[in-house]
Amino acid sequence: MLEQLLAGALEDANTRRRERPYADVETEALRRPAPLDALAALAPADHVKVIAEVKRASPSRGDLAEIAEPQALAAQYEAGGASVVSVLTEGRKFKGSLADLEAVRKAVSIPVLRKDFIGDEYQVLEARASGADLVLLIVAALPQDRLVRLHALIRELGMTPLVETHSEEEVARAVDLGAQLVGVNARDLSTFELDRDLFGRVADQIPAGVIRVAESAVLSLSDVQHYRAAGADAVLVGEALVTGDPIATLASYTSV
Ligand SMILES: O=P(O)(O)OC[C@@H](O)[C@@H](O)c1c[nH]c2ccccc12
Repeated sequence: MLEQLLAGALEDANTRRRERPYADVETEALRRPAPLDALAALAPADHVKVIAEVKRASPSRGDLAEIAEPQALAAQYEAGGASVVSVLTEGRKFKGSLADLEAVRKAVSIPVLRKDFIGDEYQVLEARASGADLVLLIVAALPQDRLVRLHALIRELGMTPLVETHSEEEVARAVDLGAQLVGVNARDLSTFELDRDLFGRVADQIPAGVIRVAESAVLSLSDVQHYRAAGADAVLVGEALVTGDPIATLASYTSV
């Protein structure tokens, strides 16, 4: 499944590239005002930080919410106390787009993450050209040499890579990369199985000074408390926010 998602995302990027060549997107990316400092926004604090996700659907959960105006939802996230907004830009299974990212970027003053299946440089430039401050890199989807290259490019453009892992081996690869922001996804992107205890098993492997993010299946206050107790500096939340009351949910989560 992960391979298919990546292949689909790369195919869609190639289609866009025919309309908007690499050099044009690069020029646009370099013309943007500097990215916001995501590491500062997510720095460890006396409460857990929340990365709030704009998410319409997923292959494991199906349709979640219509979200006709992602910018309005993102503005609620910011008002509710989110530290970062994550925007799913994958179109096939998650029903997102780069237009969503651009609309959100205009509506909030906190950092914005491009959440997608990133496999080449063009997608990274697109992220910056659309105003992203952070870009997701999924360790399981990429060989280490490509991960190293994309991680470096994201940083050269002033953005922050969020390096997503789902095992001890993948955490080791993220640490090797010098990642400063490491996510542990409870969901296996190949089988969609959930393991909420994975974060607690690998958290100690992430060096001090690196920001630790627990991702997926945060559906209640007790899930947030569970991850906080295991050492999470931040949690990444989609479903609970798009299907519930985002302001009230954020108020409760950010009090942990
Ligand atoms: O809706 P949830 O269970 O709160 O999950 C959010 C987020 O962690 C999930 O959307 C996600 C984590 N890693 C990903 C990689 C690609 C697409 C989506 C994801």
